[in-house]
Amino acid sequence: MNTETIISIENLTKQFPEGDGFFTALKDINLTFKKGEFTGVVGPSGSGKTTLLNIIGSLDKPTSGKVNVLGLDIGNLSHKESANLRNKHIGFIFQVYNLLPVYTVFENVEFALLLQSYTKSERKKMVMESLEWVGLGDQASKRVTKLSGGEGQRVAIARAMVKRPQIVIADEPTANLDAANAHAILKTMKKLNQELNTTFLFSTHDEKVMTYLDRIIHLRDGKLESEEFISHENDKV
Ligand SMILES: Nc1ncnc2c1ncn2[C@@H]1O[C@H](COP(=O)(O)OP(=O)(O)OP(=O)(O)O)[C@@H](O)[C@H]1O
Repeated sequence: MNTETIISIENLTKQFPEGDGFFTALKDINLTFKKGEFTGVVGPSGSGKTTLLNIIGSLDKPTSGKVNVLGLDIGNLSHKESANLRNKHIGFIFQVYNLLPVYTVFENVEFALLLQSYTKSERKKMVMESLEWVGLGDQASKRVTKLSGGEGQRVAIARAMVKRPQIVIADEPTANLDAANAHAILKTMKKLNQELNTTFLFSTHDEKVMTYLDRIIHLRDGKLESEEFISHENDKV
């Protein structure tokens, strides 16, 4: 088993300006993540889950402390270096799928590759492979407005996976899905995690998500409350 550490967080504190002072959203967090983890950050609303994932995803910066992602010091990256890290190595899945409504399934996934120097035929191969991964290989030419909610989130997963990122950050990915679609999406993500060794980090309130996780990190009031590692050895496949 590969146990390479790809994210390390030391004494991370994040404050946002509030009134004349500031609000502490994360306080003195220490964590490491290894390649291939399937981990959830869990906690009440406002506990700092999204703030933590945004900093790991290089969408925001620490106020103090060190966050290292794939060998890069997030706090010291330029705007361009952050964008480069996200474009090449990090896929994002959100509660709202953020698909472009006038485009097809294929075009929505291809969009994630346009900033990089792939040829048209390379893009086609990558997009189709990604759509196959999520079970939408036969829907490539469909307009995304014609999709169900579950299918829409599958397109969002394909879009996050198409550049074969090392890390996928999924912020409440099942929040808008019914139980059957949530389970289907989670199984798809778990399969990608196992087959491609992609590291998945979730934020969630959803009990259904928790049953799939290998590790759960509990945040409360911006502090790391506890964490648990879950063995699925006896689970039915
Ligand atoms: N840009 C910002 N400016 C000011 N305060 C912010 C900002 N972003 C987050 N916060 C505050 O930081 C705290 C943590 O927010 P965060 O979104 O990380 O929590 P969360 O655990 O993801 O919550 P939820 O489950 O509701 O999404 C909240 O009190 C929030 O209001």
